[in-house]
Amino acid sequence: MKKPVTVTVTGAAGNIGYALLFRIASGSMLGEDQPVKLNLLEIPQAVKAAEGTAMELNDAAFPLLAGVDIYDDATKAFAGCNYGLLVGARPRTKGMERADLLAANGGIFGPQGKAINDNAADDIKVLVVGNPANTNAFIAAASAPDVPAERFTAMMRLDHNRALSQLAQKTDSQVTDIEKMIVWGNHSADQYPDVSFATVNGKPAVDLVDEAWLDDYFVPTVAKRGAAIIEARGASSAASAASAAVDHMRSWALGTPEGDWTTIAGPSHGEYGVPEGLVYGMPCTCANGEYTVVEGLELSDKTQAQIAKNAQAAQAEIDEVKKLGLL
Ligand SMILES: NC(=O)C1=CN([C@@H]2O[C@H](COP(=O)(O)OP(=O)(O)OC[C@H]3O[C@@H](n4cnc5c(N)ncnc54)[C@H](O)[C@@H]3O)[C@@H](O)[C@H]2O)C=CC1
Ligand SMILES: O=C([O-])CC(=O)C(=O)O
Repeated sequence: MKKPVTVTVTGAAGNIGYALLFRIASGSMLGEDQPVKLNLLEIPQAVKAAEGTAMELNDAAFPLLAGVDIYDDATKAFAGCNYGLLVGARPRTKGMERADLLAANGGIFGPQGKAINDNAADDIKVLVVGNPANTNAFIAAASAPDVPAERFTAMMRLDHNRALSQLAQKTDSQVTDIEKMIVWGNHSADQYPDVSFATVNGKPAVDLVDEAWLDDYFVPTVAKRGAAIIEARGASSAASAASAAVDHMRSWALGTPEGDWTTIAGPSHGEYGVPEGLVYGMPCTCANGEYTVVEGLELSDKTQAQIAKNAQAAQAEIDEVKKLGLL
């Protein structure tokens, strides 16, 4: 058996937390030979609810669960942390755009970034789920100067999974038949799900679906799915978001399959014209605990224009954060 690793989950008493913690403890995220110690971080008012979740985690008698601790202090919750899942933040409600959450949530991620900087393990990997996720990851990274910025990622995997599901339904195939999906950008309504390089059972996806379906149905359905879930459920996506968080960390820690890639938002190094530093979804392969952007793809003029537009919007969120004094 391997030595336990420490996984810190913020917002542990929330909806995503409730769906996420049991998957991590079961071994879905880091593999069935990797014991985990869970650190749950909550605000003081929600510590009691987190205690209830911890009781249930213990009651599930997971063979891989090496312990559960609850904190209301980020400094302690991130001590020795190897994997940080930053979920704790307010979700949007009907009619709000994700950028509307900036003022409410931006202030959470600076102090947590600092707590990670000062207390986490040297190999810390961070996934920001709390919205607006890309900007919050940028804030956390900026507050952790001693941690390589690449270790701060934001979740585009839910968008990636939504895109796989839509294409699989349209082509009457399974999500496992699809390779090389991409969702460029910011986790916002102007993200760009892109099937230009995707294959379905080895055939180019662009030969199987027409452009009108892509432009008029696929792209807006994936990009606006969060709002559609809020409309239908009366609450924002929780179980699918938790599942995507598990997938994101699993790919990063354990690798992507040969010939396939996934979407991870990490700080840009200027790839595909995206301004350096922006936390931006790009196609990535993962191996040996590292993720690498797939470079050198020949992008169409349309894709390049979508990336430029979306990057501008992501940059505007950063500028807003600066105006709010959060950076
Ligand atoms: N990136 C993505 O793809 C997705 C992101 N989200 C976002 O995830 C976040 C969480 O969503 P839910 O779990 O549904 O919300 P929720 O309201 O059910 O739970 C949030 C929890 O975070 C806690 N919290 C608030 N501030 C905190 C802090 N400073 N430290 C620790 N915990 C704190 C709250 O007490 C609450 O228990 C929201 O911002 C939501 O918009 C949701 C779905 C997908
Ligand atoms: O839309 C929201 O507010 C929640 C979310 O990020 C998503 O479901 O993609």
